[in-house]
Amino acid sequence: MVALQQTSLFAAGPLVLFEDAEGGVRYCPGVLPPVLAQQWFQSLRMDVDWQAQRRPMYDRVVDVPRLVAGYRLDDPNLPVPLAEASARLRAFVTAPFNSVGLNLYRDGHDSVAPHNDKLHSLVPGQPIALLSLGAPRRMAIRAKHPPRPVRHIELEAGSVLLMSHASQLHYDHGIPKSREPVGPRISLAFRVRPPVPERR
Ligand SMILES: O=C(O)CCC(=O)C(=O)O
Ligand SMILES: [Fe+2]
Repeated sequence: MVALQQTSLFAAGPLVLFEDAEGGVRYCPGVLPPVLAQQWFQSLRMDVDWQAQRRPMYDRVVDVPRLVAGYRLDDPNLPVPLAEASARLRAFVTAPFNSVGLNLYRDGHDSVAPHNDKLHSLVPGQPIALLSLGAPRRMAIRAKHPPRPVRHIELEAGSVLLMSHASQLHYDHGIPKSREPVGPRISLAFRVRPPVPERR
């Protein structure tokens, strides 16, 4: 079970959405002060080289409905807010995060379909931490097995959603499109990737 450090901003403790032997899925609001979350949002929105991707789906190629970017945390060109975010996170969650994936949801048309994160690119036993910046968006987390219970959680700026490695086997997560007008949101997905084998 991954240990959380208690901070004064985070006095309420996490909201446990689903349980398992590795910490399950936990929502931790208020990990970042709102002013910092706002500064990082603005800086990342402007400075990151956001990519529009296309992806095969059945017999078509479709636009990925959000912009994305990614860094290894040892990248010498890591944007400053990402270095600061990973330092903050390390003080909060005991895990050797080495990569960060970024998502920019420009408005309510942007989304991520229900999925689990790819297990082959994650180190077993290590969590995924989703740090939210900008406008809140609602995430749906649904069990893969009948009766498929679902929980919805509003991911607020400055919050961290922790998902255990094991939870990726048993639950899907996604951000549905929103019919209500919503502002832009950035999520930072911190992960522990396995080492890339050296080429000889
Ligand atoms: O934006 C989020 O909070 C979720 C992102 C996500 O699930 C992913 O990048 O794999
Ligand atoms: Fe994901």
